[in-house]
Amino acid sequence: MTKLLRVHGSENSFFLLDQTNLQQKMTQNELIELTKDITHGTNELLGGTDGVLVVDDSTHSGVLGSMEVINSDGSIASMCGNGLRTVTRYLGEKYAQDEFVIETQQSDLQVGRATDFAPDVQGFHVEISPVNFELSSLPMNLEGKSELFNEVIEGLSNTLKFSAVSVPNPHLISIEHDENNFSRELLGQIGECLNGDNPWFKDGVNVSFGTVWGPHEIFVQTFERGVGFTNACGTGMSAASLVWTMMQDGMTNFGELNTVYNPGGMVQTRINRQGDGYTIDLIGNATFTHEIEISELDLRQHSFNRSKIFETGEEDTYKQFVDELYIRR
Ligand SMILES: N[C@H](CCC[C@H](N)C(=O)O)C(=O)O
Repeated sequence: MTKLLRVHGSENSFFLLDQTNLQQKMTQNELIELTKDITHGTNELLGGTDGVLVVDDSTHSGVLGSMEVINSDGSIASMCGNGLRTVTRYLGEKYAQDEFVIETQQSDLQVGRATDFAPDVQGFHVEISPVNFELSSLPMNLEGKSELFNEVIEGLSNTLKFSAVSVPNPHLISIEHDENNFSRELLGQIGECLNGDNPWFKDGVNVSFGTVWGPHEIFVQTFERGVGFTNACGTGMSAASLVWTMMQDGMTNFGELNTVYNPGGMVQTRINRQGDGYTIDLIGNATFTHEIEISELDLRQHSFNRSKIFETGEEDTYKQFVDELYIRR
């Protein structure tokens, strides 16, 4: 028997699979096919999720484990901020450690425990990096330009200004102080366009609208590459906080803690200048909603009718935390 977890960060949900619990590890193709099937396919499990997080050992010295991110469409992502917090909780509990390093596709990142947000809503911090504004790092094709910061993209929108950054997954960010300039419909149209056949992003891009609500407060909604709309995108909220801070509007600054609201709740971010670059601290919940006990054979066959599913009860406490969040605000 083995175990899957259903987890979320700000209601950006995933199934977490620890390869080290398997007698025989699943291949990349098996993992991709499993992901497409159980997140939104014929064997959609528990209403589906936004992707699968694959945990494994790491061969890197001083690293507790590794995380791979598979979007619900089966595409591989180089980073997942909300997912990394849930893997931090999982590995921290597995090895009884509070501060450690996790290997991700492009870098080994510092992670650990943070102050709890509420009783039974544990807090975790993760490093989001490397940060790169070179368009080739996304990749983005924009005639003759190597960077895009707070500018109109001809042919995409005549009014909205965008910034492009990889953290290291690709993000296109628009920051406004007047929420009337944004709509979910417009975000969806731009997200669909840039994740279909388009002249700018051949591999797609995560698109986020950030509305500044006040000093150190911003609301971020994201249309994710490989998924579509999600309740929250950890790297999207991190990238939006970075662009917002660099705009120097007087509402936030480097080294200062921001509260980032999203449709699934809230996280905190802090933008750090490091030499001539940046790192981002992302702090938020890591909620485990269900444990799924299943045989390895059934897992490989995507067959869940013999699996045992246990609710942890954490979802109720998380929802209470979110309700109180908006009351407090
Ligand atoms: N869809 C993203 C990966 C998941 C990122 C998001 N869920 C997060 O929390 O950062 C991509 O393809 O780059």
